[in-house]
Amino acid sequence: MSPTPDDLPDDVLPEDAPPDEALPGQDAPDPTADVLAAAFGAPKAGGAAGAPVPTRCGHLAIVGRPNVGKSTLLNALVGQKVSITSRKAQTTRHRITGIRTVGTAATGGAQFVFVDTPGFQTEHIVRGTAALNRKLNKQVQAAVEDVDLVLFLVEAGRFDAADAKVLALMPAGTPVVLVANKLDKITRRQELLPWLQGMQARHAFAEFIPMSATRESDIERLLAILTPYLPEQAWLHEEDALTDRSERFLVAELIREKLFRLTGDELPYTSTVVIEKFEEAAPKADGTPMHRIAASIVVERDAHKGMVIGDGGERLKRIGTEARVELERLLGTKVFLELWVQVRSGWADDEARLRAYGYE
Ligand SMILES: Nc1nc2c(ncn2[C@@H]2O[C@H](COP(=O)(O)OP(=O)(O)OP(=O)(O)O)[C@@H](O)[C@H]2O)c(=O)[nH]1
Repeated sequence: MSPTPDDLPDDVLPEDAPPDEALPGQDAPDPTADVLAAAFGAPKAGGAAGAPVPTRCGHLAIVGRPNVGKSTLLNALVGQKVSITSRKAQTTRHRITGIRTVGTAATGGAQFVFVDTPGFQTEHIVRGTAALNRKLNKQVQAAVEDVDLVLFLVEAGRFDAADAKVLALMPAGTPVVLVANKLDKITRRQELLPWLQGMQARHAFAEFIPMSATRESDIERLLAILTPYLPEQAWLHEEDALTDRSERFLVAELIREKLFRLTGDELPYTSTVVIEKFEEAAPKADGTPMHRIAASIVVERDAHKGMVIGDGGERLKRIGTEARVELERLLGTKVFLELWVQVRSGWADDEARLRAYGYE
């Protein structure tokens, strides 16, 4: 489908933006209504009344260079945090599956199984992290070869060498949807149209979707557009499932998110979190359920340990407090959290240690 001005949601653009030149397809009726009707059970013309409506279910990979907003998009699509985010590039290090189910099996709903991937690493190769980078890039490649549809994320109005390297990985035969994210950063519609048309020359994209992962209405629009690409088949997961990752894994990721957010750029990205203990404890006296969690923050050098601990232990305390609040929300229990900091030089270039720390 060619990009047209209609691909740009009106309500995020300045009202005084002059109308763009008419383009083919501009006068076509808004396809969203048809897409929704087709996906959510409107009887097909000529179909027998009361005939069962098939359910749809499929796998979708979310790929793009570091920091384009893949995890933000996944969390918004799922409606819960299943992938951590931060301003630091390469926050995501594992394949994360997030599940969103729309409608019900009885009325022919759709189940989206999203695979978030680490940002494909083409630059900032830090010495001593070669094995980690190899693993991250292999995960991206494996993800795109194994799905029904790929969401290729870029920042609206931008396309650089790092984006091009990810685009080059797209397998032939799998539809690829261009998601131009962070549309809220674009102030004028005219700037985007030539860019969208330029993107058309780069790949035979199945759809062009300028949007902001941070806007709820854009998320619903995206789901409606994607639905017809899901194969007609039974759902693979329970209707209320959100992820296939374990609670233990999500706990480690949430602590890592706080670590990255509260240390900023000063802490190299070669730091990780290892869960040492994760157990349900006896409920508190008032019957409130409780988890006991102990985790180690693993860093490369003594100097990094100092950064994590902070003056008088202040920073580690904050990481612990912020993590505990989110963990209590995730687990629905009280949480007793112990955090330690360990120095393990060279872990990010040590295959055995990477496996021990959960990097597949
Ligand atoms: N303005 C704006 N910012 C966004 C949007 N989506 C994501 N962001 C921000 O972009 C930054 C990176 O987002 P992430 O979701 O961590 O990006 P990622 O692509 O998963 O990053 P990696 O883990 O490095 O691969 C965060 O600060 C987000 O808040 C958007 O639609 N608009």
